[in-house]
Amino acid sequence: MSDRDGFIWQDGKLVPWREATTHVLTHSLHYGMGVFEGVRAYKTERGTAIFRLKEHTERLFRSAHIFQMQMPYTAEELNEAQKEVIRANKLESGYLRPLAFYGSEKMGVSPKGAKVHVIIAAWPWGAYLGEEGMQRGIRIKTSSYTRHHVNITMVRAKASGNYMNSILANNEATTDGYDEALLLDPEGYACEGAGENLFIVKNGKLYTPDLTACLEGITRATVMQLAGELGIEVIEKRITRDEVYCADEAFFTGTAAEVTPIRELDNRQIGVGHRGPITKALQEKYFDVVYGRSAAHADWLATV
Ligand SMILES: Cc1[nH+]cc(COP(=O)(O)O)c(CN[C@@H](CCC(=O)O)C(=O)O)c1O
Repeated sequence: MSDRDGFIWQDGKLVPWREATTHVLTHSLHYGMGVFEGVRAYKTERGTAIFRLKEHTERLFRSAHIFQMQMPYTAEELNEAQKEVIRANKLESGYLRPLAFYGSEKMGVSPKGAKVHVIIAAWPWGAYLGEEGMQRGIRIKTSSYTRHHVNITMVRAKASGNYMNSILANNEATTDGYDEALLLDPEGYACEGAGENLFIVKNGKLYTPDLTACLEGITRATVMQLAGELGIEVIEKRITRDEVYCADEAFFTGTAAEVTPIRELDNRQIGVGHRGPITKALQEKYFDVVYGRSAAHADWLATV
């Protein structure tokens, strides 16, 4: 990812991609306290637009607040910077990665005295879990690793260090031939994927785990609202892994994953074994919204 043309916004300035570096004694590199976002820009009929930029930046600031990281820029400055990065890299669509991290000004567990740095990169990123998966559905496996307990780390924050748990889970699942992992919460209920929120469909109703231990997904919130607009009842509840086995449909949501159908969990076929009708309807409505084909949510699109 480091050897490519383009520009990265680093601490207030656009720098050539290859020159956007940091010292090996960067505090966050050693101790894992950084906060980040994943945001997508789409090519809409009215030009390139960033989807729910405001909500993503608000979450970035919430994550920093939770970890007492003093952000050196305002939300508005970072919103504008994200648009600038898309323009500078001439991207019609792409994936944005804002990251705030502690620099190399200080070593030792305490980051007190280290400076908070901010970078924003963007690159083209297609179907996160594969094009085939978007139609046919993916195969997932319940992880042997448990999702964070809410007082072991801060699950409301999208924090770099939290992703060691996701890496372990995703690595285990993909090594065993699956497309992604499903993590259970500390009490054994289905929680979320390594990088996605979970939904299941049963008897025409949509269910998703409550937010106790999972990331407060922006795509999750979007899909819940779109489902309501389609007249589909949405229920947040504790979901057991065998409720997923017996679901009529299941899918993951995420900025990168978008709406990805799940056809199998732990070698149990889910429903008819491919993308179900409600998943298809929600996927189509989601793409209508992000590509600007739906006037209903034009306010969710920040033109670049
Ligand atoms: C653990 C987790 N749960 C849920 C979500 C969905 O959140 P949202 O994007 O707000 O709907 C994500 C985003 N995962 C990001 C990281 C992907 C990556 O590999 O990096 C993403 O989708 O951008 C998670 O990382």
